[in-house]
Amino acid sequence: MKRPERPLRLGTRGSPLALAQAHMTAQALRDAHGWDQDAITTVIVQTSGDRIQDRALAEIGGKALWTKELDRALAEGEIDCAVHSMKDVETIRPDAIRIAAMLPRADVRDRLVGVENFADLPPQPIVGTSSPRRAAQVKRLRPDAQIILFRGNVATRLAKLEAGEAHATLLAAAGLDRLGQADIGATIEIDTMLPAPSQGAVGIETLADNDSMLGWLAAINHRDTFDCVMAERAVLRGLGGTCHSPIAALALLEGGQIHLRAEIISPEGDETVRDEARLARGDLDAAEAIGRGMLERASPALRSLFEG
Ligand SMILES: NCc1[nH]cc(CCC(=O)O)c1CC(=O)O
Repeated sequence: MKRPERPLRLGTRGSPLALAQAHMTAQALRDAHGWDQDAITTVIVQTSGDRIQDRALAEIGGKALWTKELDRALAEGEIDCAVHSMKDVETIRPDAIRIAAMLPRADVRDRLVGVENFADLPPQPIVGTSSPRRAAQVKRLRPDAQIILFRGNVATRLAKLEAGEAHATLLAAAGLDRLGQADIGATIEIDTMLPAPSQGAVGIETLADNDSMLGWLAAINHRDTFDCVMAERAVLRGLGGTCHSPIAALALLEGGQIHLRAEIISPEGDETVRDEARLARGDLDAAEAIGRGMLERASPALRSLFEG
């Protein structure tokens, strides 16, 4: 494979977690291709998701807030590839953009921060989160909980908790681990809280017609992660889900097959529709059908959260 003629520009958001993930990606590329330090430069692209901190993501335009500016930078040739938390990448991507690689997935679980477990929370506990999935899963476990909006990056949320704004919050183990804060919070098992689709996965996008970049990225793709995350994203497609929608999905490889689990939950946590299946790798139609099937079994009220 030919070497890059100039340093590759790797686009990323500027949050500490995004930067950590961009550095992991750059290191993986240099290791795979024997490139020196100067072969890759990091380009920080400000996103509106990072600028707007006071409203829920769902309210202000959804996941596009994280990707739009990076998409534009790719399209206009300002960067050669973009690094994302796959959890923040919209389900339907523009034709011109390709998810070219994923890094090996980190811990997929959530951590409870503030108390050791849900039973330790006081009556009518205040729990900070801006994720509809986590809010619904908390209400299912603790119907007496009051959910308040917690946005911002990991450090901001921990500071809010420290300031006494809530009794507890939930954060992805992957983010905490990658920020060197593996000691924070109590890990919640997936049977208690099934994680968000794509949680813990880092993906790298490039333009669909950028053959050399596609080739360089193919060398660092972790195929197991790629196939599992693509199956989870297919469930989202089947549901027509957005980040307004309380959806959890997790695919794990078992004996060469994909074991896919998914659930949708009403905001008050009083209705859960779940499904589970074993699929062949790459059978995205079957994964999508899991999403559609859950919708068919949901009450009209729950189903309405997935419309429009
Ligand atoms: N939406 C914010 C976001 N996007 C990715 C992560 C963590 C890393 C990951 O799940 O891959 C987080 C923070 C969190 O959920 O705690």
